[in-house]
Amino acid sequence: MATDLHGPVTTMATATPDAVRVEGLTRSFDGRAVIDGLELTLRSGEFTALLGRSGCGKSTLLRVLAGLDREIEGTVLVPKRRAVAFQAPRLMPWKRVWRNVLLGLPGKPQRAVAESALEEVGLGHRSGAWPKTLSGGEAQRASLARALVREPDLLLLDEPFGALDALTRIKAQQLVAELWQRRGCAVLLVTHDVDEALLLADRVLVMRDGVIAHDTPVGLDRPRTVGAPGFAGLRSRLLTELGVEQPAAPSL
Ligand SMILES: Nc1ncnc2c1ncn2[C@@H]1O[C@H](COP(=O)(O)OP(=O)(O)OP(=O)(O)O)[C@@H](O)[C@H]1O
Repeated sequence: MATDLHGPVTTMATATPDAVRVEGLTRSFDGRAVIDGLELTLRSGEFTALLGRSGCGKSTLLRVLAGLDREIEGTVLVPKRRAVAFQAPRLMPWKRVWRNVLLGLPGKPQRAVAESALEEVGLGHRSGAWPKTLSGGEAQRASLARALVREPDLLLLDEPFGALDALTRIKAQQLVAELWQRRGCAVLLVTHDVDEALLLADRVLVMRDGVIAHDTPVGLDRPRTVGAPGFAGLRSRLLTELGVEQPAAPSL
């Protein structure tokens, strides 16, 4: 296994069956390994959800995959085209929405590029608005548009719906499902919500003790509902893997 102390996150050609390959990844803070020899493969075009108790290292892993944290040991192979959206939309208040969408893109991209991505998330009419005039759900959609203009092969989502009210959250989940199906990129979604993971993902990972402790395929038909056959069983299994005690089923 190649070890690359403080090494770069390596990007790879995208025409491979795997969107991400991680081997022996370790990330320590103050001498404590938060990620500890983690192994992970994400296949191209696959939607994966990542669950785990608060503080187990989910965001740290996402930041490594995004290339935002390079103080690592181990090997990380990711596609060059990748984008990340966080729980807080992180829009620059002094730039109009369309300029926020283009922020950091190389060259001199035209406003039309931003507007096409904004149309895709249903926000074309707010292109010229200031961020402070957007609702929470609109700001999150602008953040998604900013990720989409990068035409990512890997979309990293860190609790993107965490701050939204229940109805807006459902709409945002549906939007992400549609975008994923249309774009065909690999998605890694960090969430605390077991139902959200099961509604969206092909595969649900549970992180514990610095590694991927469980890897559960979700073979349910789409579109999914929480009442679908098999949903409750998977939920119960994931909750058990997360260490959540559940009441025993009433005896008949
Ligand atoms: N820059 C940093 N400096 C020191 N410790 C850090 C740093 N970033 C993360 N940590 C620590 O690493 C651990 C994992 O943090 P991380 O944010 O990855 O967890 P998480 O699973 O995403 O948590 P949550 O679900 O609450 O968002 C925590 O104990 C956190 O305090």
